[in-house]
Order: sequence, then structure tokens, then C-alpha cells
Amino acid sequence: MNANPTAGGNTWRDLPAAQQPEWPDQEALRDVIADLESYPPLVFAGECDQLRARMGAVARGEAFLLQGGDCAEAFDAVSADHIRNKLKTLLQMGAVLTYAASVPVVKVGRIAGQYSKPRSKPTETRDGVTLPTYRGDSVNGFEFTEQARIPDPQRLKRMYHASAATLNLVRAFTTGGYADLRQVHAWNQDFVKSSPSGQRYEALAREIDRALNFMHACGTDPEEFKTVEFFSSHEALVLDYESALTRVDSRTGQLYDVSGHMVWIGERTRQLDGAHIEFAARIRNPIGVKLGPTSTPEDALTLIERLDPDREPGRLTFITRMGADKVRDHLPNLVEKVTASGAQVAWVCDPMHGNTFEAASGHKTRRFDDVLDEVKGFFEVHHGLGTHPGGIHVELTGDDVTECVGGGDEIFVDDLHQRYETACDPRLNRSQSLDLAFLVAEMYRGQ
Ligand SMILES: O=C[C@H](O)[C@H](O)COP(=O)(O)O
Ligand SMILES: C=C(OP(=O)(O)O)C(=O)O
Repeated sequence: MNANPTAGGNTWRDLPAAQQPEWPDQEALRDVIADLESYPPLVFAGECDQLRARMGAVARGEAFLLQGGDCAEAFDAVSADHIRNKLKTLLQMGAVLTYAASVPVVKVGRIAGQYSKPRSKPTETRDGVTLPTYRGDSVNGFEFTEQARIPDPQRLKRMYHASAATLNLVRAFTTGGYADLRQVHAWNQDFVKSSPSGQRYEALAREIDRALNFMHACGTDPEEFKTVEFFSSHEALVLDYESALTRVDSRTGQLYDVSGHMVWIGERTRQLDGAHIEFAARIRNPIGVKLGPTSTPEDALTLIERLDPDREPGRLTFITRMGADKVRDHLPNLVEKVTASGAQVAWVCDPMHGNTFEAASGHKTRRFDDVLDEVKGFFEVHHGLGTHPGGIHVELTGDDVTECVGGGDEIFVDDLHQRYETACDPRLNRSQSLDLAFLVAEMYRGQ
């Protein structure tokens, strides 16, 4: 695999690129880019192809996507505990969803690269002091000081190393026996037994138990339970980083962004004539595009033309994030028109980003019920149209934070300050995430 910026990975440079850091020292940036171009890939292009094939199954209605993780990963959270808790939560959710959906669940983390954030405003003001906004650990520091908020390109190298360390541990856990399905099920049984909210899922957990015993009795090779396929993803936001990690695949001569298996383009950077779509069009990774409530069917069709000209199921995923109050009105027209065009995209619901509000305490938060309601609306719309509700994309953590309100072990607005640890948007905590998985599972079975 060769770094070859002349092969087409840099064509975005001629176009307007939204949400890019204003690096104060261009020479330092150039040095960093040169270093990044010399680093080994974080993922292998063949793995990206594998994920594209899995996403093809999602697009055809034969699999379900579970994509989740932090809103913003942080360098100081690259620890065994944080990574393990997050992975454990995702695997537990995956086990419940697999049983309920009776189709393979493709598991993709917002992990090992989710270090850059698009922001609504370029500056932030506190107590009369105005500073540049925090744009993720890949760009500047969270601390509210003038020095910390200066974009520093050296952070792009820290992002690479933090991603490598995270991915290394994820690979070790998922292939080394930690993620054994029987172990994952035992964790779910613990959740059901020990948490007040878990108890309502006892019947489902018992059914899963019986299914595992049945497979065991039938002589299923226990080795098959031992490993799990898991992929990484992040928003391809800072294009200097993404293009420095874009390489020509020696097998095929095509370009891959080897910073992660899947990358997505966000709601704020999906301009049809902008740099991000141009960048995404050049690489062979599976691509996601966020679609908010202002997206039109024409936008969606143009995105398909640009990003999936060959109409290859699995290449393009639309991650809709309408808001619970809008999903039932806005989504049908998009899905109808795209389906009528003959394109086979995967449809995935992000029930987080359209449901954010500010509590009186000043904390950005989301109501668990709104999150659940958006997923419900998403399922309803797809059932109504006979299309496949392909998955969920969720901001979550495996830690017991207090960032979103509601859930079975209810968090109240007054609790938010207790463990509000996100660097950007509020995440579901461990128990809220498991709640969501069980409730989506019930939804799936209620179809
Ligand atoms: O995660 C998404 C965005 O980066 C985030 O919602 C932006 O937050 P802001 O509106 O506080 O800038
Ligand atoms: C920025 C994000 O979402 P959106 O682009 O949908 O606002 C995100 O998922 O981190």
C-alpha cells in the first residue's frame, strides 16, 4: 500500500472545505502531513472491502448495523478501562439485537479515530471571555484558555497514535477470547438481574439463554463463539489528516482512507460541491452521510450519483438524524424517492443529533424517550414503505455518566452535573444503552 497523494486523494484541495481548523503555522502542518504520510495504515483495505460487503447485506435487508461510541474521543480517555467498557456495551447490545432481529448484526464503533468535531459556532464565550471553540482533541484543547484553544497540527499525530493504541486493544479483545458470545450473554444476564431497569427484559434474556443452550446441545463448535467481527469508524472531518492517511491499495490500485474502516460525512460538511464529498467520492471505503431534517430528495439523489455511481449495495449509507418530532414527516419522502431511483443504500437511524436541548443548568442533554421515539418513527416509516430499517447509530459510553436524561435507571435533569464528562455532546450511559438495545429488540420482534 503506497502513499500517493498525486493519485487523486488530494482533489478536494481545490474546493471549499467547511469546518477546517485555522492552523496558524502552515509549515508545521506540512511537516506533520509528511510524517503522517509515512506512517503505516491503521486498517487494511481488504478489511474495508469486507465491511462494504457486510453493509451490502444491510442495504439488501439481510443484516442490521449497530454503530456507536463516543461523541468525541479524548486522548486522556485512551485507557484499557474506557475502551473495554465501551466495547463490552456494544457487544452486549449486539448480542440482544442479533437474537431479536434474527439477522447478523454488523458491529461498528465510533472509535479509534473519532477525535474531530464540527461545531455550530466558531467561538465560545464564558464570563465575558471569548475564545475559539473546541474542535476535538485532534485540533485543540478542551481547557478554556487561549493557549489550549490554538489549533496545533502536532495533535494530528497524537490522533494517529491514540487511534492505533485503541484499535490494537479492540482487536485483542475481539479476537483473543474476551468477546466470547457466552461471556457477553453472561454480562447481559447480570444487567437483567442487577439493574431495576434490566428486570423487564428477563423473558428475552431467558430466550437467548435457551437459544445458546440449544446451539450447544446441537454440537455447535464453541470456537465459533470466541471471536467477533468489529470495525472502526469516524467522521472524516479534518481533511489534512484523512488525505494523509489515504493510500493506493497495491492489490487494486484504488484509494482507501486507511484511518478507519468506514468514514462518514457529517450534516455540516455534506455540501454537494464541497471538499468533503469530493474526498469521499475518491476513496473505496464504505461511506456514510448524515441527513438532517433539511435534506431534500434531490440532495440524496445527487449524493448517490457522486458517491455511489455504480449503485453498489454497501457503498453508501444514509444516516438520518431528523429529530423525534420530524422523523415521521421528513423521512418518508426521502426513502420513497431514493427507492424509486433504484439505488440500494443502507438506511440507518441516528436518534441522537436531532434531539439535543440545553437544560436550565446549561448542560447539553437528550431525553432517552426522544431517542427511543426517533428509532420508533424510523421503524414505522420503513415498515410503512416496505423498506429495511437498517440499523442505529448512537452516541454512547460504557461508563456510568449522567449526560442524557431518562432511561430505566432514570437520570433526572438535576443529576446531570454528577458525571457530565463528554467533551461535546451527551452520550447514553451503559445502562441507557442496554435499555435501548432491549427496547429496539422488542420493537424488531413486534413488527
Ligand atoms: O456531534 C455533533 C456536533 O459536533 C455537535 O452537535 C456540535 O455541537 P455545538 O452545536 O455545541 O457546536
Ligand atoms: C457531528 C455529528 O453529527 P451530525 O453531523 O449529524 O451533526 C456526529 O455524529 O458526531
